Parts: sequence; C-alpha cells; structure tokens
Amino acid sequence: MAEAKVLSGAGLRGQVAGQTALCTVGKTGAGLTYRGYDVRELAAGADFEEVAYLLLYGELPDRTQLADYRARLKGFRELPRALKEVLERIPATAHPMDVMRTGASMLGNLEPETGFEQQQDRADRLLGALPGIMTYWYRFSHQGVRIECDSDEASIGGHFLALLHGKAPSELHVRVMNVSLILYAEHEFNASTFTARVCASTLSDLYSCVTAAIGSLRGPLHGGANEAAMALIERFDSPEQARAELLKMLERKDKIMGFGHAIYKDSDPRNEVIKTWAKKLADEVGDTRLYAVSEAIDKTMWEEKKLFPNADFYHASAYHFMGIPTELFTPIFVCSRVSGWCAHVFEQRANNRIIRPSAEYTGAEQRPFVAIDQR
Ligand SMILES: CC(=O)SCCNC(=O)CCNC(=O)[C@H](O)C(C)(C)COP(=O)(O)OP(=O)(O)OC[C@H]1O[C@@H](n2cnc3c(N)ncnc32)[C@H](O)[C@@H]1OP(=O)(O)O
Ligand SMILES: O=C([O-])CC(=O)C(=O)O
Repeated sequence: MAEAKVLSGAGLRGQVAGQTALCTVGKTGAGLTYRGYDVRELAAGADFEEVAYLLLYGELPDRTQLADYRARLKGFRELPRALKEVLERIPATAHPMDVMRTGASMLGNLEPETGFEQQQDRADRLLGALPGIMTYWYRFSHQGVRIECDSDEASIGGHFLALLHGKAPSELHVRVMNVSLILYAEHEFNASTFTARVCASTLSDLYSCVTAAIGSLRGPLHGGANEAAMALIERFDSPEQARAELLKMLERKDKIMGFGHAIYKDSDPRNEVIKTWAKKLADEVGDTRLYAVSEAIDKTMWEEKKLFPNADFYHASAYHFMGIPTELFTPIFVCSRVSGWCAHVFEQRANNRIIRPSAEYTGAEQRPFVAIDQR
C-alpha cells in the first residue's frame, strides 16, 4: 500500500467543489462507481451505450429502451455537409484534439442548443457524431478519402473502428473498444469535467461546455497521457532497456506519463481491466516487445516511486494493437467522456450557482498610477 496522499490546497486538491450523484472516485471499498455501479462490473457485463444511457438518463435501460437508444444514436451519426467542408480545410498536420474541438464547435453553429429542453438531444447528437468527426477528417487529410459517416456497426466502438479502417472490425476489437469507452466514460470532478461544469454554471450552451472540456482533456497531464505513454513505450526495444532508461528519467525527475493520479492512492481500478485486454491483444498480434516493455515500466515505477499505472497507460498498447494511430487515442477518450461531461452539465444546470472561487492575492501593494511619460 502506498502512503496516503497529503492533500494540500494547491490545484484545489482535497476540496469539495460541488455535489454529484453521478460518480464516486477512490471511495474506500468502491474504487470507481457510475450511479452506484462498480465500473468493473459495467465493463464486464454492459455495453457502452447502456452506460451512456445510465449517465444521461439516470438508470440502466431495459432491452427495449436500449434498442431504441442504439437506433437513436445511429440516426445521429451522419455529419452535415458544411461540417465536412470545415473538416476538409483542417490540415493533416493538425492535432486531432484540435479537430475534435473545432468539429464540436462547428456542430454547435449548425445545430445550436437554443434552450435547455434540447439538452438530451444535443448530447446524443454529439455521442453519435464525434466518431465521424474524428475519422472523416483523418481519412480525408491522411488518405484523401471522403467517407460516409454511418456504418452497419451497432456499437459506437465498432462504428469508430469501421470508419477508421474502412472494413468491419473483429469481434475482439469491438469488445475491447466497448470496455475502453466504458472505462473512460465518467470520473467525477476531473479537470475536463470541472471545466464543463464551470462553463455550464454561466448558463452557457452545451456545445460551449463540451468544446471547453475537449481543450482541457487535451493536455498531457490529463487525457493526452495515453498518447504520451505510447511515445514512451515505443522508445524501448526490450524490458531491460526500458528499466535502465526509466531509472535515468526518474533520476532527472521526468514525469512518466500514464502513472500517478490526483485522487487514487495506490491503484486505478480501470487499470487492471484494460491491462487484461491489452495482454489479450498482444497475444493476438504476436507482440513480443511492447507489452513486455509496458510491464517493465509498470514494475519499475512501483519499485522506485510507488506510482501505479492509471487508466491511460495500458490503453496505449491496447489501442496500438488494434491499429489505431497514436494521435487518435485522446479523441477516442472524447467520444466516451462526452457522456460524462454532458451528464455533469445537466446536473449543474439542475441546481446551479455560478462557479466563482476566490484567489489569494500575491501581487504588488497598492500604488499610485504613473502616467506613461513618467515611466
Ligand atoms: C485519465 C487521466 O487523466 S489519468 C492522469 C493522466 N496523467 C498522467 O498520467 C500524467 C502523469 N501523472 C501526473 O502528472 C500526476 O500523477 C497527476 C497529474 C496525474 C496527478 O498530479 P498530482 O495529484 O499533483 O500528483 P501527486 O501529488 O500525487 O504527486 C506526488 C509526487 O509524485 C510525483 N509524481 C506524480 N506522478 C508522477 C509521474 N507520473 N512520474 C513521475 N513522478 C510523478 C510528483 O512529481 C510529486 O513529486 P514531488 O512530491 O517530489 O513534487
Ligand atoms: O480524475 C482525474 O483527475 C483524471 C482521470 O482519471 C479521469 O478524468 O479519468
């Protein structure tokens, strides 16, 4: 067991900044729950669409509700021509998270939320459309192909893979995507969700909240860590080299992406789930390097720093083994977390007061103004 974290006020750590009925993180005996359900049970037994429904509508759907919901989300997949035109103008060199931000924002121009009674519709529209936004831009800018943004795939995860690869995905890959989207769906007051809630608290529209959250998720200390973790593990040819280089990095006090957590103290419950699937995928593709390197980094980090892999670390190899380009890792996170973001926006709106904390002033003492010619 790692030492309990000493929580200082910096970064608002340890401070209760509001209430939520959506999620618990790091509560003793219940690592991560969505509306009371353990995420590990959801990942083992549910579909992502059920989880999105749970977050956005309050309860798990029955069979009829789920079938209707799947059909509804499927109906929201195709993108307006004007959005495709905008995506075509974004260069291939752009970061896909910037594309997601622009795509969500442009959709907000074309199909604005003009009243809060439209919030469920707009949230479901984003869930349906975001995989298409990412892959339409990617396939056009990198391969010169204009794709249709619908597919025959029933699930959002399968749909994303079908659009990306231009063919039906395997059953295993659809399952892993489903698990991954469930694991990433919701996480209480993390930075991007808090961003969404701050924006919501001004009574802004849903697209503004989601666009702001995408910007917040992009950073390597948050969602961007899965891409940074991939860059790390790819650098090493063997577990021995990984360990030796990692020790040097720790000596230099480098941050090791995909490790540590602001709330969890000794493990991230999502890690054991995605790690198991990363191993299955490694076996499927006959990998003899990346998974072993990942494990060597994992072991070294625990031995040297008592730091554990968070949700992002084994996601890196899992996505890589499914042939997903590294720069699309964080955008996949968006396609999932949009369910949590929107549920939090609804919750904020239902009991709102503008979020406006105070600052401790550390600047100059009060002083007389000096006219420009006298400076
Ligand atoms: C889905 C997600 O968003 S999960 C988070 C993804 N982010 C990452 O993986 C980035 C790498 N990790 C980190 O930067 C941090 O662990 C964060 C941002 C997740 C949490 O930050 P904090 O709550 O401020 O970290 P915490 O207070 O636990 O840090 C304690 C000490 O461990 C160190 N530490 C924490 N994480 C790491 C890491 N990944 N590599 C090296 N050292 C680390 C800190 O530098 C700090 O050292 P210090 O006391 O000498 O300054
Ligand atoms: O809770 C956090 O700070 C980051 C995290 O793991 C997440 O958003 O999934």
